[in-house]
Amino acid sequence: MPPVMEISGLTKSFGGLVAVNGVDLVLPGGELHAIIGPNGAGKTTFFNLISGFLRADKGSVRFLGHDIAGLPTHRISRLGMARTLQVKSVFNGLSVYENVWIAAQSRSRFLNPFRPAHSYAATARKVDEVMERAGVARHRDALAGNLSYGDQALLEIAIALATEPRLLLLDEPVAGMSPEETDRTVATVRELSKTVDVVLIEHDMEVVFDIADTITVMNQGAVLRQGTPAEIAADPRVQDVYLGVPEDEDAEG
Ligand SMILES: Nc1ncnc2c1ncn2[C@@H]1O[C@H](COP(=O)(O)OP(=O)(O)OP(=O)(O)O)[C@@H](O)[C@H]1O
Repeated sequence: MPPVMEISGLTKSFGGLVAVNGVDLVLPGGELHAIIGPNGAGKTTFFNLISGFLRADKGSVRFLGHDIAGLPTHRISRLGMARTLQVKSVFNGLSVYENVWIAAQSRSRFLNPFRPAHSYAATARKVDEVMERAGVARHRDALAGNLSYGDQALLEIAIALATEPRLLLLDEPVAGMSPEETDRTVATVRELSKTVDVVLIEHDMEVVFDIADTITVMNQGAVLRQGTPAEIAADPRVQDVYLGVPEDEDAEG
């Protein structure tokens, strides 16, 4: 089995600014990987490059053994990569069930334009299963626009799961959530990561160190350090750029 993701030398500039600078990342599969780093470190640009929203200037991206650099988003999605965005994009006027149905159906219709009737039953089962896994089944008939912010975020995850991804990219999944919503989302993502590979960008360090198996720290477009949460927490360079130098050391300078 090829690694889920093999990224080498990924680079993207905007004018004179190198937003992503020679990033390497190998995800063997079976782990939850977090990407952290200060504002402007290049995390979102990195996600945009691997999911096809932006085209890289240099570097290679292999996903499940396929070379996907330069492919459009829909081709990458069909290969099994799904992504949620920071800005919620559910259909507010449709129910939770309908939102997930559309995503599930678009996948199966693409694969089989002459659908036999029983495939609708299969889609319905898939929608129920995905709502359950993402923790939104109890809101099945609610309008998406009436959900709390946290439940809308979980609905986004359900929509992503409905495309049957092998890899799920989550962009700040707990941003703007209450502590209770954060706890629920963390529990859901942890459970999901047992069956789908997950890469997330997250600013909430408590969440990252709680759920990540491995972490990439980015700074000024480049990889500063990759490792386990324990290795990252113990690295003085990471403490310097990201976690902050303790105040008493600061005072000495
Ligand atoms: N479309 C763009 N055009 C020009 N500059 C951009 C563009 N997108 C990002 N940048 C710049 O690239 C750098 C990296 O931005 P990016 O959004 O990837 O960082 P980030 O780590 O996701 O930050 P944050 O944590 O604040 O979301 C920043 O300096 C940003 O201003």
